[in-house]
Amino acid sequence: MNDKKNITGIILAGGKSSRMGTDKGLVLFNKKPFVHHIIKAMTPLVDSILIVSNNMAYDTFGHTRIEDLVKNSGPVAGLYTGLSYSKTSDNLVLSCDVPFITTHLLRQLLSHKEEGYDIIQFSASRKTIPLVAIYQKHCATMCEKLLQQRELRLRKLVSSVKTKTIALQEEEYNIVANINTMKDFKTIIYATHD
Ligand SMILES: Nc1nc2c(ncn2[C@@H]2O[C@H](COP(=O)(O)OP(=O)(O)OP(=O)(O)O)[C@@H](O)[C@H]2O)c(=O)[nH]1
Repeated sequence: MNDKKNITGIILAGGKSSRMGTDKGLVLFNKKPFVHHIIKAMTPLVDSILIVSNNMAYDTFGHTRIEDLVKNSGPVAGLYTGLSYSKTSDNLVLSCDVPFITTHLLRQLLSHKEEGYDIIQFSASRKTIPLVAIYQKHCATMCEKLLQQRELRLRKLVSSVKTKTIALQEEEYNIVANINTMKDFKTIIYATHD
């Protein structure tokens, strides 16, 4: 089924990856970089993909790579860059550290996109997941304002606009697990993929 509907996919792949010690999006899962799995999950749902990263290694994935408009300022800056370049109102935004994400789950987010929210995100247990979410392009304006104030917390953006949070079922939590360390990675691999 071709269900592309004027949506841009944005992958945030900047940052320091200090806890991982190496660029997280390029860590291998099933012999492919995390970002490969994210691209694969997004592809059936979006018209084009933007990778926001200053690392040229991401050029090999066959999608447009753009560099942060504001350097060293965290995910809000990555989001600001992606939304500024995007040509569509709806944007499916993912971090580069969710290698278990599936098209099926992302479709759940998209099923709410006509409801008039600025952001639609998941939550797992009580933890919200603002980097597996849909953002309206106009959120770039709020990102810019926050960056000008040096307010770098993504949750500040999420709480400043009209946000819908979709609670996942417990059995879906691992699908959105974000991997910040090799220890996180090994724990989840042993729990779910062995
Ligand atoms: N483009 C862009 N993406 C970022 C930036 N900072 C973080 N990200 C992305 O946002 C997501 C969440 O980042 P974090 O895990 O909070 O931060 P990190 O700097 O990547 O990692 P740590 O140094 O371990 O905290 C990841 O997909 C990062 O690649 C940034 O400055 N620019």
